[in-house]
Order: sequence, then C-alpha cells, then structure tokens
Amino acid sequence: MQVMRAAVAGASGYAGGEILRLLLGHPEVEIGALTAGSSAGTPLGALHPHLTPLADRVIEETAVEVLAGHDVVFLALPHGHSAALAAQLPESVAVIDCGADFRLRDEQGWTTFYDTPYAGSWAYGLPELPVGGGGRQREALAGTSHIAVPGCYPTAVSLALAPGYAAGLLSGEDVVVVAASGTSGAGKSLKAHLLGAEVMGAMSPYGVGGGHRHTPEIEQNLSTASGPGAAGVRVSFTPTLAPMPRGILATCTARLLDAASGTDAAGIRDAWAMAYADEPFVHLLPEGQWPSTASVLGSNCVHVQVTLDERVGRVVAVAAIDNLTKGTAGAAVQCMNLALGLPETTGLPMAGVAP
Ligand SMILES: NC(=O)C1=CN([C@@H]2O[C@H](COP(=O)(O)OP(=O)(O)OC[C@H]3O[C@@H](n4cnc5c(N)ncnc54)[C@H](OP(=O)(O)O)[C@@H]3O)[C@@H](O)[C@H]2O)C=CC1
Ligand SMILES: CC(=O)N[C@@H](CCC(=O)OP(=O)(O)O)C(=O)O
Repeated sequence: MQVMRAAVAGASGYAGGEILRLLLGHPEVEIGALTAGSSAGTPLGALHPHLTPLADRVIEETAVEVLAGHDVVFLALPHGHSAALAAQLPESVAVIDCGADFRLRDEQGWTTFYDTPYAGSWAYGLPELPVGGGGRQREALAGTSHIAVPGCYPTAVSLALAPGYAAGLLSGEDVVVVAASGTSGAGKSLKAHLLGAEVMGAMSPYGVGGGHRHTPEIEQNLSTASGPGAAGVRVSFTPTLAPMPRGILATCTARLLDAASGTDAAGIRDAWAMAYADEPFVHLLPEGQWPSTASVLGSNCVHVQVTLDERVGRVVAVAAIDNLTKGTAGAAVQCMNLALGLPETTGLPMAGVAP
C-alpha cells in the first residue's frame, strides 16, 4: 500500500506532540510538515525532546500552502482556528480536527458554551459509541474526509455510560458526573492555576455549576446512544484538576429507568459486556477491579467498570483514559485510519506504560 503523508498543525503543543509520537510508530504514514504559531522556526527537539527522531525538524508557519499537498492534515490548534484553514485545503486532503469547532450538531449548544461563531459539524470521531437503534459511530467515519475528534472528558464519560442508554436501562434525567483530569488537558501555554506549586498536592474543581463546555457534547453522545425517540439526556458535570500530567478518571452515576428497575448488578454488567465485547480499545475490567489512570498511560485503551448501587437504584460507571492518547491524539489517529481505509487499530498502542 502507498504510504500516506501527514502534516500536523499545532506540532509544538501537547496534542500535536502526542500525534507525532504515535505517527512515528505508524507503519503506513510518513510525517510531512510540522506547523505551529509563535514557535515557527524552532527545531521540534527544543519543544518536544522526547520525540528524538524528529529533533532536527524545524517547525513551519501554519499556512494553507504548507499543509496542502498532504494526504491527511491533523489540526491540533486552539478552538476557532479550524474552519478557515479547513475551508481552504483541497478536498482531496483528509482533515482530522482535535479542536472543538465541528463537534456539536446543535448550534444553540455551541453558542451557549463557546464564544466563537458556530462553524457547523463534521462526522464525530468516537468510533465505539453505540448508536441507539443499532450500529456504532464508526460506520459514519469510514471513508469520511473530515472528522471532529471528541473532547477528552466526553470520550471517558460517554464510553462509561453509553451502554446503559443503548440498552434502554438508564434515565436521561439526574445524571451526575465528576471527572478528574491531569493538567496536560489544559494545553501547553502556561496558565496561572496550573503552575507547579499550585497544582502539586491539590485537587480542585473548576467549571462548577454546569459551566463546562464539554457538557453539551456529553449530552449529545448519550442522546445518540439512546436513539431517536428516546428522551434527551441531561448531565450535571463537574470537572476537577488532579496533580498528574496525564489521565482522566470519570465517575458517572445515573438512575435506572422505572421500566428497568428489576435489573440487578449482573444484568447491568451483561449490558456493558455485550456493548464492548468486540471493541479493541474499550475494556470492561474483571468484576471488582476498578479503572486507574496509571493503567492506561500512553495507551489508546479505555478501562471501564460498572456496578449497581442497589440501595439508591443508581448505576455507577467509571472510565479511565489517557487524555492525550485516547482523549485526543490516539483518537485522531484511529479516525485517520478509518478515513483512509486502514485497519482501525494500526499504529495505536494497546499497552500502557507502568509503573
Ligand atoms: N490537551 C488535551 O488533553 C486535549 C486537547 N484537545 C484540543 O487539541 C487542540 C490543541 O490542544 P493542546 O495541544 O492541548 O494545546 P497547546 O496549547 O499545547 O498547543 C496549541 C498549539 O496550537 C498552536 N497555535 C496557537 N495559536 C496559533 C495560531 N494563531 N496559529 C497557529 N498555531 C497556533 C501552538 O503553537 P505555538 O506553540 O507556536 O504558539 C501549539 O502548537 C485544542 O483545540 C484542544 O482543545 C482536545 C482534547 C484533549
Ligand atoms: C484540565 C483541563 O483544563 N482540561 C480541558 C479539557 C481539554 C479538552 O478536551 O479539550 P477541548 O478543548 O478540545 O475540548 C478543560 O477542561 O478545558
């Protein structure tokens, strides 16, 4: 097969760096242009010393002329930059956008949570998401040329809870999610609250009270899993910042639907086991073993566990991912594989780095 040439815009950032780490191990891809903003002209090795084979490659300016001429372009830029760039790239180029710009199908949801104009929506890049009524989201991705990579929290939360919605077990009201993220989720540019002394040894919530922009994306995904005709899903989502560089641990609880109130813990487990039996990257852990961010570090896997809190009639589902791998760059490469017609798992790590 012909080797594909891939360009990475935002190569100096955390997401761009992780895409490059994965592409270095991808057998069907040759790394083309590396572009960014203020760091144009800098050797990549000065910014990502861990990417040794690319240390001498010099970052270029992010411009259409530099990115065109590749088979695939990864956009790992701040929100609001993707639409203008993507519109100018030739149609033959597959575009995989790690930003939020094209994730939401509902314009109202976008304008409530984002401050840039609504750009529309692209095929949503969470292949494993069950689609209510049958099928998976991957069917919408095969051969598509423009894909919106999910946000990191929506990936963890959606995969934790979706089997319960696809199986018609969970109520869409009264869903509560608390998720912790490592600091790399906030990007590389220094932010006052992420300076070492403040974040080390502390866990703190942010976006409290329904203000986090991933809320509509999580609701969109769980509504997709519920299927047409089902009531929409409303989520109370609280993110927290954890003193670790990478990882997301999402703890999600939802009430059993009245119609499913006779379901016991074994029945819940069966629904999750069936949903993920054939998914290469989503692992329902053995009973009694709970996900930990340490076990998915550097891998494209999602670890999931679920149980029933019988006393209060709530399902408790927990998922762990590496926010930079399955939460961004791994998902982006998985989407590229689907867009280009390659086997979905090509070049993606199944094993984490531990201890
Ligand atoms: N970090 C994460 O866990 C996740 C990130 N994402 C998304 O991925 C995208 C990148 O995030 P992340 O890597 O964390 O962010 P970083 O802040 O680490 O990197 C941002 C990148 O964008 C470049 N950039 C900034 N402004 C411009 C500009 N005006 N023109 C060209 N390039 C520019 C930067 O270049 P320079 O350094 O030269 O200024 C840098 O390469 C964002 O949309 C983010 O929301 C999605 C899911 C999870
Ligand atoms: C710890 C932290 O700050 N995390 C980021 C989420 C990063 C992410 O998923 O990115 P998108 O911006 O692409 O949606 C946040 O909460 O904003």
